[in-house]
This record gives sequence, structure tokens and C-alpha cells, in this order.
Amino acid sequence: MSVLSVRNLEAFYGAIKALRGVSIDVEQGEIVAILGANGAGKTTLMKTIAGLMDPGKGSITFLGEEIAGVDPARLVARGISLVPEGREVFPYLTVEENLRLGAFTRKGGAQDDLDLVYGYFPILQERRRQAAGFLSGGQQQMLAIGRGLMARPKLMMLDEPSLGLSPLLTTEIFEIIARLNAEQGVTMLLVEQNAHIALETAHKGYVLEMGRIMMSGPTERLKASEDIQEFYLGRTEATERGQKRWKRRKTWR
Ligand SMILES: Nc1ncnc2c1ncn2[C@@H]1O[C@H](COP(=O)(O)OP(=O)(O)OP(=O)(O)O)[C@@H](O)[C@H]1O
Repeated sequence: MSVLSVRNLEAFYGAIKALRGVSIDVEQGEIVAILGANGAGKTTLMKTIAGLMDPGKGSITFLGEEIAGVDPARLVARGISLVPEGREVFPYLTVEENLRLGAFTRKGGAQDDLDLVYGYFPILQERRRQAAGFLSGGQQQMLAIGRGLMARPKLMMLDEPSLGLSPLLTTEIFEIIARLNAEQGVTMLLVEQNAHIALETAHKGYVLEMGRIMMSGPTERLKASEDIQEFYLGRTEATERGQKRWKRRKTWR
């Protein structure tokens, strides 16, 4: 059974159709990456799955149950954790208070989870009594991921974990994402503009363009694709011919 199965999902901002029939599947234990340029609809997809936006049409099945339209707090309790773009930690609360908030849906057990988070992010333990607003960008990203983990998610969704981070920190964050997946078995759906690192880390990927999935498959296959190399990995010059080909193709294999 898929952890997450999205079928023909549409989402609107007023009259603007931001998702135009998106279908994706996330299996147990997978890291799945959604790639796409600015404005492709990546954040909209995450928000709609997390219950923060109403789906116009289509279905979202989580562990076999329909969740389209379910309240976001209920979805957290059922095992969906969203680490939002821009991190959104509570700046006046301490690091540890931010982490404990991540466990708000559960009674007890939070200390074990804190120990787990501190094991992956020792810097958060060092700074646990400091206000989160004083952390660097990378540390805030770690805190946001740690807070998401505190809910013991069955599916963790990460929106642009590399946003605003240096290449070195981005590598560090993605290494931890891969370890959490391998060691804790956390299933992950991540949105990322940095196609290099997303394709290195994920098992499977989807390319979203203008609200539609244009290409999908195992990351090994995506990396080998000429179009992905040309338009997302920047390995060759985007020739005029290439651009025309991109526009002409509606669906790819
Ligand atoms: N609040 C909003 N009101 C109106 N249109 C919006 C709003 N938010 C997003 N859009 C539009 O919806 C489309 C998808 O936006 P979305 O933020 O999901 O893209 P994205 O792929 O996440 O891009 P980015 O990488 O810039 O975050 C875009 O055309 C965008 O202009």
C-alpha cells in the first residue's frame, strides 16, 4: 500500500489554477523529490496535501484513507508532518520549546524524541535554552526538521530545505535527511529547486511544470535524461532547439 497517493489534484488561487491534475505516489520508506522552477506549483502541492489549502478536485489518499479536506492538525496527529518553506520557527521560544511543540499531538514520550533529535542535531542540544530567533539559518532549518520529527511522522514533507543555505550547509542538511530515512525509516516527500542534491538524495522524482507533472521516475533514470541534464542540472547549454523541444513536448517518458 502506498503511504501517499495523489490523483488528478487541482488547486486554485481564485481563478488561477495552480495545480492541473497532479498524480503522485509515495511508497513506504521512499524519499520522493518534486522538482520544478519558480511558480511551478510545488508549494501549492505540499500545502494542499497538508490540508492548508482546499483541493479543487481530485483525491489524496494517506495510508489507504481519503484525507482531502481534513483539518491540518488532524493530519499531523495521523502522521503527516510538514516542514514549511522559510522554516517558520517561533523566534521568541527556546529551541527546546520549539521542539516540544512538535509533539503537541501526543501525550508523553517526548523526552525520547528529544534525545533522538539531539542525536541527529547536536548543535540544537547545545543551544536548547536559547531563543530560536538567535539561531543561524542552517540551525533554524535543523530545528524545523527536528520539530517535524517530534510528531513521529509516517510521512515527512519538506518544502525547499536548501532555501537560503550555503552549499556546505545544504549538503549537511541533505545528509541528515538521507540518514533519517535510512536509519529511522522516515518516508519523505520533498520539494527542492536544487535539482542536483534532490536527485542525489531521493529514490524517485517528479518534475512539475505549470501545475502539471511532466516527467517522473527513479532518480537514476531522471539523471540520465537529456532534458533533465539540460534544463535542471545545467550540464549543457540550453540551446534554442532544446527550448523549442521542451515547449513542444507535452508528456515525457
Ligand atoms: N497566494 C497566492 N495568490 C495567487 N496566486 C498564487 C498564490 N500563491 C501562489 N500563486 C501562484 O500559483 C502558482 C504556483 O505557486 P507555488 O508557490 O506553488 O509555486 P512553487 O513551485 O512552489 O514556486 P516557488 O519555488 O517560487 O515557491 C504560481 O503561478 C503562483 O504565482
